[in-house]
Amino acid sequence: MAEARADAAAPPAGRDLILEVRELTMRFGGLLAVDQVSFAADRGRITALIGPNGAGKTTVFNCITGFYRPTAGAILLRDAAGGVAELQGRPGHRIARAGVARTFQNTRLFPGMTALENLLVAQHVPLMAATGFGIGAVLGLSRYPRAERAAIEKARAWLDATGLLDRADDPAGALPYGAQRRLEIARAMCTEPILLCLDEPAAGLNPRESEELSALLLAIRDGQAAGRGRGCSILLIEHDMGVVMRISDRVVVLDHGRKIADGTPEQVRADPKVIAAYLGEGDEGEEDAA
Ligand SMILES: Nc1ncnc2c1ncn2[C@@H]1O[C@H](COP(=O)(O)OP(=O)(O)OP(=O)(O)O)[C@@H](O)[C@H]1O
Repeated sequence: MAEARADAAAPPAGRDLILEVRELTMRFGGLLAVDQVSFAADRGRITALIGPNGAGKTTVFNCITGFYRPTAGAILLRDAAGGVAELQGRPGHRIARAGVARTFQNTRLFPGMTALENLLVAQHVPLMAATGFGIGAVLGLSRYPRAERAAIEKARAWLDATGLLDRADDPAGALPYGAQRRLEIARAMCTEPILLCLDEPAAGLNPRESEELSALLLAIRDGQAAGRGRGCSILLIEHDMGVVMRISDRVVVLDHGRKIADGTPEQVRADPKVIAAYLGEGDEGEEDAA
């Protein structure tokens, strides 16, 4: 990873950070959606970003993943070897290449393609590279067949990990909602990210599906899913407090565009500012957390 800057080099002592968001600000005309928000995500951990509706969570996500160019602030991605990439203002495809994958509040699968094909499309970069971007194929040097076999193997491993192997040949659009959400996670994981960003992965799931999702995310964190062997840091926006409190290592709370709390699930749950922010929200998920 390149583009380290001297003032970006020093992480806070005692934490192995994968992501640092520093004084992030995002304005939409006269609306200050995110106001000097700073937080960090630890490597190999699950960090949840929570807050009432309109708090600015998705806007922070969109800045991290390159959908928005922030008005001000820095977003630093640190690889395990100590390299630092500044993400702010970079286009989404370069952020993806740096190792950040994301899912969306509303699934964005290719509905007419099969589940397996959706996972192969996610691997188009290594597959194209294996053809020598076409030139190798013309010269008969293509490593494509081997790369294609590896891509199919990886896709099938993630279909298995997400309980979708028996639906591999079904069109993604024909899958039940919960299965589509899992397929989105599988698709993101097929890009081999170092940071997986999930926007409300439990939205619309029933309690059993939420339990399964929690188990899947813990397995991804710990490198136990799909035989990956190495863990993956996760940044999660989630309204389902049952899921958040069950699986998060750290919770960051936003309200009206500002950070109001940051700590362990237990610390955040007991924080009067957080309780006040959620009062009157009527979020049934809060009851799960009690
Ligand atoms: N593209 C945009 N243009 C103008 N305003 C926007 C845009 N995106 C978000 N906003 C505004 O920014 C504020 C924060 O929105 P955001 O979607 O980030 O909140 P959120 O915490 O993700 O909310 P929710 O939990 O409801 O998804 C809201 O007032 C929203 O209306």
